[in-house]
This record gives sequence, structure tokens and C-alpha cells, in this order.
Amino acid sequence: MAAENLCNGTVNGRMRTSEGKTPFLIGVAGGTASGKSTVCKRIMEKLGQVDVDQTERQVVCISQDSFYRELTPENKLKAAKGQYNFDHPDAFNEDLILQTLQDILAGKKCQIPVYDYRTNSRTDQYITIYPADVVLVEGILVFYFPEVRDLFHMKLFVDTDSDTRLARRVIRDINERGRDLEQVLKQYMNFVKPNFEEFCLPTKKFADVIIPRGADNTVAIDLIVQRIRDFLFNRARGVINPHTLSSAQSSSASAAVSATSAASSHRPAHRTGSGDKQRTCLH
Ligand SMILES: Nc1ncnc2c1ncn2[C@@H]1O[C@H](COP(=O)(O)OP(=O)(O)O)[C@@H](O)[C@H]1O
Ligand SMILES: Nc1ccn([C@@H]2O[C@H](COP(=O)(O)O)[C@@H](O)[C@H]2O)c(=O)n1
Repeated sequence: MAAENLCNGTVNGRMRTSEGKTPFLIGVAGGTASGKSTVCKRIMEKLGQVDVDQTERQVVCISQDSFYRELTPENKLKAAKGQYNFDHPDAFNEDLILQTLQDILAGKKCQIPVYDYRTNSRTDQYITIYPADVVLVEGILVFYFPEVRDLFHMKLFVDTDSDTRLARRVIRDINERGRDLEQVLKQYMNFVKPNFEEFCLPTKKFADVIIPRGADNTVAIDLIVQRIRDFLFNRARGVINPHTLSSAQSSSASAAVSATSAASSHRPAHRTGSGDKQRTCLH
């Protein structure tokens, strides 16, 4: 099938070239442990991108967690006890997120810091993000900063029940992030839950597509994957660029990708806060 060949890096035998082209930028927000990374992983899997060499990927994913600010020695001690607020917008380096996404949109190769949750700090390593056709950016507050939010061509919000999220977070943080139960629960009650309600949940209104139940929602994921395939298919034929793909122009995947001339500004048409434009809620 042509679209699958595209995701393997060729179209009708021709090699793709993403350098210098504006990628289709997709933001994936949602509360902690809602399944943002898992949804992105499923999308990458369905597009056959997981086993593709980093340098050759057409679809890549980055995490907002790479952009946590470095902590002072005093705050490092607090973080080690679950007493630092990693869920407030100030915990992130907004300027670095913005600059990185602007570079990605300019089709440039970028270096993304590698974050270590066990030490609550960056490692000395960087991941190289090569120019790609589609870039997924996931994180709790990717729609919080207006300048960052306005860069996305499509905005997804993973909407998972909070009890489920807490249960998953406890297990994940103990198994993968070197935390103990008391620390996870204290941090959740003191910072994670109130900041989710104050800063993350209100950004749901900016989403174009809300995905209830996260990665369990295979119907939603299949629709998003189909839209990405359509984008790749059309771009390879020179039919479309991301600026003509603003989801504000259409509420259905196939209709949106067939729009070829409506928008020509650099930024996608964006919501202004009312959240009342066309939004697809996929149950
Ligand atoms: N649909 C699901 N069913 C069961 N476990 C899931 C599901 N989605 C995610 N998880 C698990 O929950 C935890 C958090 O998921 P993750 O995708 O990392 O969330 P986020 O990126 O939103 O923090 C992980 O351990 C993951 O394996
Ligand atoms: N050193 C850190 C950094 C972040 N966190 C928590 O991670 C959550 C965001 O990541 P998700 O994968 O869950 O979206 C956020 O809620 C922070 O509390 C942390 O515990 N330690």
C-alpha cells in the first residue's frame, strides 16, 4: 500500500527528503500517566517507525520532560524527597521548548537533552532529532504556553480517568523512576493533582481531538494514524504542506488532508481560548 511504503521511507521507489521542509507538528497533552507516551508509541508502531533508524524516521516523538529546568542544589534535595513542584509551568524552560520547536519547524536538525527522573536532572547526553515529516511532542503542559501552543498543526488531549492515572503513576514511578510509595503519594497530593487541575486540565479546551482512555482507544488512534498517512501520501506528491492541514479547517481526517489551498500563513489557524471551534471527541 502506498501509505505504508511512505512510512518505510520511499514513495514509488523514490527516497524521501525532509530536510528544510516544515514538518506536521502534533502536540499530545494530558495529565500524568494518562498514556501520552503510549499513544505516541502506538502511532509510531502503526506507521512502522519504531524499528527505523533514527536518521531515517519520517515520524519522530519528543517529550516536554526533556525541557525541565536544572535545579539548584537546594531544590535537588527537595526533589529527592518528593517536595519539589515539577507540575508548575515554571518548572519548564519555555524559551528552550519554543526555540527547539521553531528549529524543528524550520526543518533543522536539533539536539534534545536527555532527562533522568532518578536524579531529577538532565544527563550529559543529547538525542539528535533529524528532520522528519511528522513530529509528535508530548507533555503535561505542551498547550500551556501560548507561543508554543500556536505552533502545533494538530492538538491531541489524552483524557484518562484520574484514579487510573494515579494507579499507573504509582507503579511506574516505583518501578521506573526510583521512587517509594510515600514519596509518590505525597508528591501527587501536594503538587501533581492541584497543578493538573490548575494548569493542565484547562488546556483541554485547545485540543482538536480528545482521546478518552488513551491507548485503549484504538478507533481514535487509527483515525489519527490515517490522517498522518494521508498527509505523508499527499506531501510526497507535492499536494500539501502542514499549513494547509490546520485541523480548524476540517473535523474529519480525510476532509482535512484534501484541503490544498485554504491556509497560507506560517502558523496554523489557532484557537483563542474559547475552545469552541471544531473539535473531534472520539469515543
Ligand atoms: N492503555 C493502557 N493500559 C495499561 N497500561 C497503560 C496504558 N497506557 C499506559 N499505560 C501504562 O501507564 C504508565 C503511564 O503511561 P505513559 O504512556 O507513560 O503515560 P504519560 O506519558 O501520559 O505519562 C506506563 O507504565 C504505561 O505502560
Ligand atoms: N524529576 C521529575 C520530573 C517530572 N516528574 C513528574 O513527571 C510528570 C510528567 O511526566 P509524565 O510522563 O507523567 O507526563 C509530572 O507530573 C511530574 O510530577 C517527576 O516526578 N520528577
